[in-house]
Amino acid sequence: MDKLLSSWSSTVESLPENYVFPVDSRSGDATVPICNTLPVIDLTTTLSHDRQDAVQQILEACQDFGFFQVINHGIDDDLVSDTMRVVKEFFDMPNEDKAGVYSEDSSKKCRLYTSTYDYENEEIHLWRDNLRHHCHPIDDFIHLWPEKPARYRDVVGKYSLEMGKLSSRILEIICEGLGLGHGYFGIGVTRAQLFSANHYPPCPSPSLALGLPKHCDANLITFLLQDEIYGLQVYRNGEWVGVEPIPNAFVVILGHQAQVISNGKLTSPEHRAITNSTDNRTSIVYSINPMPDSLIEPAKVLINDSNPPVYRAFQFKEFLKAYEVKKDYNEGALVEFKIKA
Ligand SMILES: O=C(O)CCC(=O)C(=O)O
Ligand SMILES: [Fe+2]
Repeated sequence: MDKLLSSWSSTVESLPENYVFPVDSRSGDATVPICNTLPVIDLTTTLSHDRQDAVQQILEACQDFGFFQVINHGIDDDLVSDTMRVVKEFFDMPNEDKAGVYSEDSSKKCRLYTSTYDYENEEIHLWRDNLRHHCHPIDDFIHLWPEKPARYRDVVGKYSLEMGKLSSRILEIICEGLGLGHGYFGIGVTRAQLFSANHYPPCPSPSLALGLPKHCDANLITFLLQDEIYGLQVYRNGEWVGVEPIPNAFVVILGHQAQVISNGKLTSPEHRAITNSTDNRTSIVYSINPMPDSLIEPAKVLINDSNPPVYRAFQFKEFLKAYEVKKDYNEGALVEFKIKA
């Protein structure tokens, strides 16, 4: 547990050397402005006669950006803020209360750890602690979740159920936009659902360190809840742009699998989390993943003579292997699955 940032980060005045990123990948001194022209989609329109409008807006955001924020998504604001609160309470607890879920074994279905799954072998550590656990179906996993704070299982359980439903709703809209059949993103690509909470404590040298370096998500789709502290950046047209924290909104980020299934029609954006020197920042990711044996391939209805398949079929576990050895976690992981023209 000594490795956890929360055990020692407030006691150091300078950044340890093994947290310093190379010049070209660190966040640097230049301030990245928060961009308020990134897509924000009001989901109330999907329930009304404007549904086609919303389908179009979401499709365009998925094609042009690979991400968007959703507001008025139907999940109760109190549940959303309560979930953020209970997660912050978890990270604020003394070490002895967190010890039950701390583990250095990356195969554990619920664990608290620091940096990445490969702390021992990585050259540079990330400035984050992470609590992650499976959450679907809840009854298979809830007994593994933190027992403290006492409300944790109840609140995160309710949140996970709601996020499962919201993810189906949004995936259905994306299906509709792409012209895939109803329910195309079925159980095979959505069964493994993960709750992952990132805790980024204040950092003595934010310009040298990173909470998470540039990466694309390996999954199908991510629903990210940020607190009010800015830290998420997206790489767009060759530069970093800051994503505005909007209270109770979710940042929806397409993962590599959405890019493959859509045969490259949708994009999976590179993004990262920076740190700051004054505030704790917490983000909560609800991640939708295929099962390890699921077959991933471009949807047949999107393939024709003028749109040949861009990627070959593969099992998700095969992709994860390639993703894990690619240390920069970006577009590179997909290269070996591309069909050469
Ligand atoms: O903390 C954030 O804003 C980004 C988190 C993220 O990208 C991830 O967990 O994959
Ligand atoms: Fe991510």
